[in-house]
Amino acid sequence: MEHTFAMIKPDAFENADEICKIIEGADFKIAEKESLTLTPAKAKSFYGEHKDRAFFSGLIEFITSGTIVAMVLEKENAVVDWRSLLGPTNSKQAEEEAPDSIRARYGTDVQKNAAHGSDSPSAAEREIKFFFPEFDLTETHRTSQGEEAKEYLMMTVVPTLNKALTTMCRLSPRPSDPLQWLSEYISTNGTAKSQKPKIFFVLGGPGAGKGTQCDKIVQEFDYAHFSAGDLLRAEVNSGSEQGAMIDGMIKDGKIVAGEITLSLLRKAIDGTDKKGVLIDGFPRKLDQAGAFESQVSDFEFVLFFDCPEKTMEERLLQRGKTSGRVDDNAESIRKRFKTFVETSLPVIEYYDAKSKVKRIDATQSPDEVYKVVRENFTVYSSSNLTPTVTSSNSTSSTPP
Ligand SMILES: Nc1ncnc2c1ncn2[C@@H]1O[C@H](COP(=O)(O)OP(=O)(O)O)[C@@H](O)[C@H]1O
Ligand SMILES: Nc1ccn([C@@H]2O[C@H](COP(=O)(O)OP(=O)(O)O)[C@@H](O)[C@H]2O)c(=O)n1
Repeated sequence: MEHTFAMIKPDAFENADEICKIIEGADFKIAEKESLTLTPAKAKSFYGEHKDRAFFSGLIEFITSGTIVAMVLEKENAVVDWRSLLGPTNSKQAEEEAPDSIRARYGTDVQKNAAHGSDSPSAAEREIKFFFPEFDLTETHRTSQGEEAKEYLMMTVVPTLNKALTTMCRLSPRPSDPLQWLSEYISTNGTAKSQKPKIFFVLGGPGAGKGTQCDKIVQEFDYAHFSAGDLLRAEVNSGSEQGAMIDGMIKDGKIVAGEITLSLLRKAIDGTDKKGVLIDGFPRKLDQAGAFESQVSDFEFVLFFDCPEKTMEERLLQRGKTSGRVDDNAESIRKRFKTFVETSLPVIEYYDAKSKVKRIDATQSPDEVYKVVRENFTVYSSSNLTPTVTSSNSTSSTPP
């Protein structure tokens, strides 16, 4: 329940009973009421904030010219509702705009305007204390604390909760344990933006040199590097139930279901305290792109290594001599290229259309390629990883 201060001025004193009936008829409780005549000193103190205004002396003369009624009104939203019942300050304007208002009915002009009401909760508190120093404002404080708490929640957790609930409801299928999903979402997205690592996607065909360049970035910038392929291979080696299925998909160059890769990546990202994270070889399918952004994090840009198949094939066959990978052989390589063109290139096109792609010519030597790559990261200040330069350079971000 809120309280406000009301005053029936000398020009409307003869209508005071009628005005009080209107007040009570509008669901206000009159918690305190006192008729009195203000001394000039008390009037000057009450209207102190207007002391330098031209109308001040006229106002003091008017307000001390007869009896006034000072009241404390009680109601939900008392301050605003009482102002609304009063109508515009100038009774002439009130007659035009709010003919039923108290000022329209009982006032004459801007000075003789029948009644006064506090214009804010803090003014109400000050004015009530002025006329009724003993009045207990605990209830009003409780209300304003409630308002403050509401505002605090609106400014802090409500936006994140809204986003989380909207995201959750859009998922198909929806999580079987919504509260657990929500808690994971909040632990990933709910902290201050500055504490979350910046995410960089690193994409390119098989053998384009993603891993090689990521190693160099990690060395210079101290980022974390998570390769989707490595995480999947680790899952195979762990002997988990889904490991055998993943092994078969890798041999065939097929893309493993996004939920599996996404949950491995999420776990890896959650476990890092680095300020920058390179996600290598993900998203490799359009639905993975959307899922990552809605469920894990937004990202800075896609570093795309552009390399002809012939070059990639030579590199992979060379790598296959020592890598021990089940897919670095001619037959698997052919399948991987096909998957890349049909399934992964559309991801690049999708991000290109959003101007998120930094395209790198990956045919040069590793060191030459890195000279261009590193320029995309030096613009992030080392302290907070906020880009300090926003324009892209022509060698690294030209659209196809
Ligand atoms: N710019 C390059 N020039 C020549 N060989 C490269 C270059 N970048 C990487 N390689 C070699 O090619 C193979 C594939 O590189 P890698 O970084 O593993 O590719 P990806 O992670 O894209 O599959 C590796 O044997 C690597 O040493
Ligand atoms: N997002 C991803 C990344 C890799 N993979 C699988 O892991 C294999 C190896 O990926 P990788 O990134 O280690 O290797 P490259 O093919 O890039 O050389 C792919 O051919 C896919 O079978 C996947 O299914 N989904």
